[in-house]
Amino acid sequence: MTRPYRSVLYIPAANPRAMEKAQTLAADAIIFDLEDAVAPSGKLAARELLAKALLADYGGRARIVRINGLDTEWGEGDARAFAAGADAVLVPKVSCGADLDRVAALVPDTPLWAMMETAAGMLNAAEIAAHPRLQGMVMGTNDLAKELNSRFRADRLPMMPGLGLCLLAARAHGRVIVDGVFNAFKDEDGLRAECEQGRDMGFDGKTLIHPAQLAIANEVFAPSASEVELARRQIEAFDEASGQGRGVAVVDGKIVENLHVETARATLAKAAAIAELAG
Ligand SMILES: CC(C)(COP(=O)(O)OP(=O)(O)OC[C@H]1O[C@@H](n2cnc3c(N)ncnc32)[C@H](O)[C@@H]1OP(=O)(O)O)[C@@H](O)C(=O)NCCC(=O)NCCSC(=O)C[C@H](O)C(=O)O
Ligand SMILES: [Mg+2]
Repeated sequence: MTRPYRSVLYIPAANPRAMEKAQTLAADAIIFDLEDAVAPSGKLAARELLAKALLADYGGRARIVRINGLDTEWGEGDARAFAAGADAVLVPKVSCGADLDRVAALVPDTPLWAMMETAAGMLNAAEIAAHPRLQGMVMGTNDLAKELNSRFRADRLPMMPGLGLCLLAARAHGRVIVDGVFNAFKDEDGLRAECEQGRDMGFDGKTLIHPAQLAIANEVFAPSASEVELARRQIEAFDEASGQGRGVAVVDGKIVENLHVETARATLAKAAAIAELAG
């Protein structure tokens, strides 16, 4: 069963209090960040703190370590330090498949995730998604906006080409893909609207920067009670129609074909995976 990634919380690896707190937070996954959230003067200390923090029990939460880029003085040491001990290593600013090759050579056994946040990365999204070691993609909408010189808009129109290309690439290659962060962490309405947009587009979840954002992401990216109920009725109606030799059923005035049943089954599987994670 696929693990849910509704809420993916960044935690600066220089913040031991936040890393401890995360053991009980309702996050589906945690990104322990050694990159942008840690000042250059604190990079080595953060690496040591993180190595200790990862010995703790994070329950069913996926533990993803974002290393520094290999073009920095810390990247290779980070990759070697977390080649084991985490559920995935997240590589920042991936622009092509070769960027992943270099990390893969240092991290032979742990799945890789890619930050999708450069203009070149958008253009090479399919090549990146096809990388044999890749498990997931994370939109880095702050860096992307910086590279594009675009403005932050509530409708995220300037982001759409990049978001769409990465989604297409992830889906074509069966990878997990989570949306970028919503910076105004006290604006609940804004966060909900952006989560809804990301969910409608097809993202698996959203990256978050503050625990106060968890509940909204968990709610929006989970199948709702009415979606689960509809999925059950669609499967039931289609099974009944199939039993009578028909390939199409009708539920609530809408046709249900084989492909809709596949979506319905995926909805039920996702709801079950979420229930299992909640224990
Ligand atoms: C944004 C923050 C700096 C706010 O911090 P602060 O003012 O301390 O928040 P609070 O006082 O409201 O905190 C309340 C308690 O919650 C804990 N806390 C806060 N944030 C986190 C967290 N992310 N994970 C776990 N716990 C957290 C505090 O410790 C308080 O606990 P307690 O002591 O019990 O009261 C801060 O939230 C923060 O640093 N967030 C993460 C920022 C980050 O990681 N940024 C980098 C990733 S974003 C990015 O780079 C995206 C991408 O690359 C792109 O390009 O778009
Ligand atoms: Mg970034």
